[in-house]
Amino acid sequence: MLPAIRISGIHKNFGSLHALKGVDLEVRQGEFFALLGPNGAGKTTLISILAGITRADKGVAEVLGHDVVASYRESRRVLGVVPQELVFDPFFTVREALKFQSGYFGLRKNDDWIDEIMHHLDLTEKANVNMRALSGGMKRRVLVAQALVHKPPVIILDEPTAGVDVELRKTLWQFIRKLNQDGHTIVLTTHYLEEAQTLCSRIAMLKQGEIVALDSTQNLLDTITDKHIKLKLTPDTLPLSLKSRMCAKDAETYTLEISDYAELEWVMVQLREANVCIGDMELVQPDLEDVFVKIMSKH
Ligand SMILES: Nc1ncnc2c1ncn2[C@@H]1O[C@H](COP(=O)(O)OP(=O)(O)OP(=O)(O)O)[C@@H](O)[C@H]1O
Repeated sequence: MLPAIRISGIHKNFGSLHALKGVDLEVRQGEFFALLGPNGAGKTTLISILAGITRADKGVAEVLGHDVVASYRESRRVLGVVPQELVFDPFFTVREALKFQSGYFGLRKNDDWIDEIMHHLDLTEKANVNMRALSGGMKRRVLVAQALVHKPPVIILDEPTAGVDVELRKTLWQFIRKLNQDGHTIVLTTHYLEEAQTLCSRIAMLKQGEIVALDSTQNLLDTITDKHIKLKLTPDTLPLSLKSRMCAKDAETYTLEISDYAELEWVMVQLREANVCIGDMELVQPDLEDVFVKIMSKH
């Protein structure tokens, strides 16, 4: 089966800045994939290259086998991109904006689909409202709707939940999940790592224009072997012998790092010998944020 996205040896320079340094990446059809990285890592540049907005200096990028330069129209037709920036025409109503976007793809009789998208994104009531009168969150919903008017099999969302309230996040993810279940490939960039952990089955991490990790979400989580325990102590003092294990302290909770659960027994002994009692204890499962911090600090 053709990959949904194939990126091979992509380089991009902005003047003296080498923003993408030979990126190779394949996203399979039907995947829910996350592209993560700190600010300035090159995520948006990579997406712009796929969308044909930016030209790579070197390398190949394809969407469902269509080269984004040589077969621009075909590649654009199978791709829907939700951009990070809120760009919109203030003179259109929501429905007009969606109809205009449909026209761009040569679609005329897709009102049923437009109604369905607006329904799923809770936009129906705003259909005849002018774009300039919408709140930021509402405009973001329209951007998502615009990316979907031509039912693209591959959908890229560049930080779709930045500055968005909890309610919209829920609505949005429900809809995107449904699209994924219906067979659409989803690629997502986000700084909300818990969203990527819950939604995505595979993750690539980009740092300074290079892929520094690429694996299934579970394999990435499994790379964190150290365990964390949170302790509330009475009196509120950590014995000296445990100080080297402390990795965080907030209010009256100490977070300690242990290499395996057998070490818990040793921690108990240290507390008993110092006459310190446990008020509360919690085992903390590693999450994607731990993985992200570890990978980014390594490279
Ligand atoms: N048009 C441009 N001209 C000059 N430099 C640019 C341009 N676009 C991006 N850059 C630079 O390229 C690098 C990668 O930027 P990019 O926007 O792709 O990062 P990002 O991973 O999407 O970041 P963020 O998470 O902040 O959105 C940054 O150093 C950025 O300043």
